Amino acid sequence: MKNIKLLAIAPYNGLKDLILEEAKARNNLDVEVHVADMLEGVELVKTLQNKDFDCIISRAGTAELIREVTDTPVIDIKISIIDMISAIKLAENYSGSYAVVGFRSITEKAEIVRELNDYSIDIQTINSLLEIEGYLTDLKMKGVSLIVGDVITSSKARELGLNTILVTSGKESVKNAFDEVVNLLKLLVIFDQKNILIKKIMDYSEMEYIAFNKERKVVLTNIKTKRQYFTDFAKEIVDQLFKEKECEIIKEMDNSLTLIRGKLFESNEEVYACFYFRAIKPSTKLADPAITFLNVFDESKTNLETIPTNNKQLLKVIKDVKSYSNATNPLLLIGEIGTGKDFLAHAIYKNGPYQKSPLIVIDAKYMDEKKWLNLINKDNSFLTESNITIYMKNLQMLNEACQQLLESYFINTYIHKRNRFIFSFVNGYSDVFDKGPFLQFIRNELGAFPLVMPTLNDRKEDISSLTSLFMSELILKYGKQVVGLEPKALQLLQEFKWTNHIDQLKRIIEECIILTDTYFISEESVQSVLANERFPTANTTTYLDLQKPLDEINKDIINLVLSEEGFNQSKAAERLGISRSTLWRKLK
Ligand SMILES: Nc1ncnc2c1ncn2[C@@H]1O[C@H](COP(=O)(O)OP(=O)(O)OP(=O)(O)O)[C@@H](O)[C@H]1O
Repeated sequence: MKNIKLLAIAPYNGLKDLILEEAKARNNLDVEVHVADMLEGVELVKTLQNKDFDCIISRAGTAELIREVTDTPVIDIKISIIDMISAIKLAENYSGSYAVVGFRSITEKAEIVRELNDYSIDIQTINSLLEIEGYLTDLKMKGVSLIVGDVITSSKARELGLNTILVTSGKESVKNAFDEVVNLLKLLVIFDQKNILIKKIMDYSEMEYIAFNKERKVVLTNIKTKRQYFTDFAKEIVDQLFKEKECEIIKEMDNSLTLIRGKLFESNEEVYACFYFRAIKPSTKLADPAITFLNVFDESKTNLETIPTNNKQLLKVIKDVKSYSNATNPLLLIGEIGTGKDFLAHAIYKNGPYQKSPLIVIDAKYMDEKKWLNLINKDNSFLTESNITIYMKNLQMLNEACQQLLESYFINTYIHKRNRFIFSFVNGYSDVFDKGPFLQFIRNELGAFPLVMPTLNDRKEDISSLTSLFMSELILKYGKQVVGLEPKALQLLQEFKWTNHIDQLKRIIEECIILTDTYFISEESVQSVLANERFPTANTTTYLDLQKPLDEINKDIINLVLSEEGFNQSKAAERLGISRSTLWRKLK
């Protein structure tokens, strides 16, 4: 063990000799002793700061003042009862009247001696150096001519023409202080060794880490300089971590995917924010839309509370989602293209139990068998993680081979027990999926709760609020002063047969805004934009619900022909072999 480097500040000369004597009797100690009292001692410590002492030893008030200016441990050479008895015995032989004056460390011992011996001693406790002169002057006025105290009190007393007896520390007190130094440093060495070991273990691990204190200063890190971007990113999000308390983020950095875990730690009543960085192998190319991520701090407009709807079916879906929000059961979103399945999936994630970890979106539209195999067979794929939300969308695009592959993956890994799954598919798109075993497996074996999204055609009542919402975003984008739709323009939107639903409505509104230079979007603008919507004529039955009453089916046919004729009523009436007025009557 290396020698202990000890700095001793003795408030008077005699103590210096005792310290040197004690130091000689011990091994493993390098002691540097100075004689200095109170503020003088403090200044001295400041100038010697760079000498890296392991410990400082001093006495009473001087020790207390030194403690305030240094992080090095300071041990106090305590005044023992014996030291106090010796001083008071001397004073008792004095024929005049005397008093004990000093900081609490001195006067508390004097009080014990007074009580044990039944002496009548005037004892005055001071709390700051500034009080000394006042106390001494008062005592002098009362006829006291001898002061028993520490160095600073004694020297002040002498200045005021009083006699003094200095309370000195005896051999025993110095020896005790040295024992305390040795014990404390033994503990510190053990603590330091543990710290060094932990740091070595952490540095060896493949994870890089960085820890911040609450002033956002880096207190510990092993991030290599070539990966400065880890540090930069951590600095960007450290405020959010202090707020959220924990997070897990997947981010593309320097052409590879990194998993970043953030956590708050408490030590010694201080809170620290720590980030860990670990590379994860991407299973697809980075820019591939097949797999994307949404992280806790990423901006997302989705919010269950603000979905604009008066539609009963959608309100029921939202209610069901809320009931399931804290559960981890799989959910199955079913709906036509553009009905808001993704929007809802994001909202489920944001309200769900794993909202502080990433949402991983796997789009089956861009996956093939090779990519699925790659994803599920990688040891360090993110699918080996737990407690994350995984959104598998467009399942209608899965062929039979991929369906089988996924089914056995779920059966063999129980991945759905460790994570929350949200599935979605477009119904009526593929018989291979709709009638295939995988959909049954998701419903029956995985127990996914189905949520059916209404089409926009079923949500006519929401078209007005959705339109306002999109318009408010778009006028910012295009800098237009459009404030709304003419009533007839809105009516056209409400009567239109949507095929791509909210997606399509959003696009139509955008086109109208581009074309409009007035405050209100006119009926004509909407008419001309809708006229450009192409409808598949070969497969019109897809848009006719033959379960409806005949009147309704007739209405749907008229609307379809109207839209195909660019909302030209005369042409539509002519094609249907009816008059314009009959056409409008049938539409009412
Ligand atoms: N409640 C809503 N409020 C505002 N915008 C919405 C809402 N629901 C959906 N949207 C918007 O409508 C568009 C279509 O929604 P989304 O992509 O979620 O539909 P989808 O059913 O997942 O479509 P697809 O089947 O094509 O993936 C998106 O631009 C989305 O932002």
